[in-house]
Amino acid sequence: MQSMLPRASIKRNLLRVNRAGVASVRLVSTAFKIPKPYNEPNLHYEQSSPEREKLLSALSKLRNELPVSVPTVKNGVEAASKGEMQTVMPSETASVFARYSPATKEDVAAAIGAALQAKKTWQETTFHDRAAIFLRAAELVSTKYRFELMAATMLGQGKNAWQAEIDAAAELADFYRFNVGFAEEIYSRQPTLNASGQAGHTDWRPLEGFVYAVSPFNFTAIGGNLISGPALMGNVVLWKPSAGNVYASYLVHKILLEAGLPPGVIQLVNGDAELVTDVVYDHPEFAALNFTGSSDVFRELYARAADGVRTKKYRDYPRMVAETSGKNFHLIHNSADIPNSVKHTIRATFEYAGQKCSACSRIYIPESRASEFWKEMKENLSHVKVGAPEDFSSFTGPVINEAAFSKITAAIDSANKDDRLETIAGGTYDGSKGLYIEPTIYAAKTLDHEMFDQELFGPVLVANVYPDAEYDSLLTAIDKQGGGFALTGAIFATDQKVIRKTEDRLRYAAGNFYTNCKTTGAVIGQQSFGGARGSGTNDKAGSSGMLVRFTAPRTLKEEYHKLDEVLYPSNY
Ligand SMILES: NC(=O)c1ccc[n+]([C@@H]2O[C@H](COP(=O)([O-])OP(=O)(O)OC[C@H]3O[C@@H](n4cnc5c(N)ncnc54)[C@H](O)[C@@H]3O)[C@@H](O)[C@H]2O)c1
Ligand SMILES: N[C@@H](CCC=O)C(=O)O
Repeated sequence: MQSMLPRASIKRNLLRVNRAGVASVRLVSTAFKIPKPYNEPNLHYEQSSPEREKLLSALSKLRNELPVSVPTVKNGVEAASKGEMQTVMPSETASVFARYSPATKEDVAAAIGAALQAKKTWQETTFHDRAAIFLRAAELVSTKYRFELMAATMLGQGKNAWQAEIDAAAELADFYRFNVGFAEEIYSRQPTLNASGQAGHTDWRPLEGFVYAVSPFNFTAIGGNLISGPALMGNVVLWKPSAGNVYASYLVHKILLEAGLPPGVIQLVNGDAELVTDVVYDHPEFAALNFTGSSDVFRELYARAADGVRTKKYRDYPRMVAETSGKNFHLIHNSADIPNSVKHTIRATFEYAGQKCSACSRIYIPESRASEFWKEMKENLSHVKVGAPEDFSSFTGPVINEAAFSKITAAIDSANKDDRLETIAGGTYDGSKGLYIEPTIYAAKTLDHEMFDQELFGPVLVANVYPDAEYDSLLTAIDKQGGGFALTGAIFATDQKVIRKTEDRLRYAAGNFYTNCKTTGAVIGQQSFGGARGSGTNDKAGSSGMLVRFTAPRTLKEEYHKLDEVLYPSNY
């Protein structure tokens, strides 16, 4: 097992305790190396495995506690929730999952004030000490809290065991470990040239003001990253998680506090997104938005920030950092291995009921291989079970809430009546107990069907069967359609020239492009994640690119020589 703390080669240090109670270390020797980041090894939850037993017991414990009462946390101090708001289990809508209290405008203003107060000492805390907190949090996630976090994600967000493992256990721990490595690399970016008699360096300052983090329902780890990246770089953060994962987000925050994060640094507020945003956007010290969610919400938040910039409301130009929607594609070439491409397509489209921003939702299949593709698809889909996450044999779970269910099922109802579409699979749903939608595939007769442009965020795939000879013009169509999004895409082919051509022609069609591999499942440290065009600012979650957006670098130069005169030789 790796050490929890960075291997510091600190010869001597002076320890002082600041007002927030944080031990900050004034390093006399600043030489230290952080541990090499590594991906959290996945557990697989096979029948009778010890991890399955532990997860089952965490699930049963959480079930017995339902509905959970999520405390309100103010400056690190928990207060019992009055339970004015509630969420239900997506797999069992009659069961209330969590109750919580919404923040008032005064609460939000107080949280921002407390964060700015904490900033004074947090930004002076050495990188070594900040890093240690997140590395410690990674250990808490992967050990003490692993099954509790997973159970919260399974019952609250409707993920099955594997989906919860790769999100709430592995990806969250990975973000904490790898971000520390990315930050160390940023701090090491220093001028490589100094003229004789001069020295310079770059001071990677945190932003002035506070960061506003707004996270989506679908990944427990994403919220954890949106807050911890900026905080690691010395910023303070106001966090508004999604109503869809209030409890898992509370646990993430609790873990960071237990790992030693000073209470003021990340302030968690729940409740009405617009109310919270109004207070944030009125504050002169609003320094950055770190958003993951749908493109339409981001467009609104971007435009509102621009208004504030125009009226000189803010001290700085607030940074806009966002990862948003997608209409991601699988492109099957006639040289593809069909069984492989089908298996990847099922995973990419129907895992977690298609509720990953990276989920495949449009596919292009060559005419010459179409019947083979559909035969293979139907055979493989016959093993895919739709059901509750607690049933380990379920592959596809419920969608998150009634609003999502209504949106997706309305699209299905309309598609079922649309004579431009042929139903290949599914097209049915059942909301009587949980919010279940059968894996659904439509084949569109023409490429101009609007389904190629809509992000439904559910288990629905639209296909086009193209004449093999029209591959080149298809590439142009794929690049153009997809609702203006450009998040993920994949080519399935064995012809290397085709792979090369496709990668080149679709250079801007996806921020994450995969060959013979599904569009989902980027691993931190291996595939940084994010798209451009309508899919976000493409700063790449899981990279130094994201962290650097939360710095305001200062360039310093010192001269050791004195000036002998004012005039230059050319003045004579
Ligand atoms: N690109 C990525 O990395 C990525 C990752 C996950 C999810 N997503 C996208 O997120 C969406 C699904 O997540 P979601 O349903 O939680 O998204 P959403 O946009 O509905 O909500 C995201 C967050 O924004 C808040 N919000 C909603 N309306 C707001 C408003 N008017 N003002 C301020 N905040 C507001 C929500 O409360 C939530 O915290 C999909 O579009 C998906 O593609 C993208
Ligand atoms: N990073 C994840 C998607 C996150 C969005 O929901 C993936 O690559 O599948």
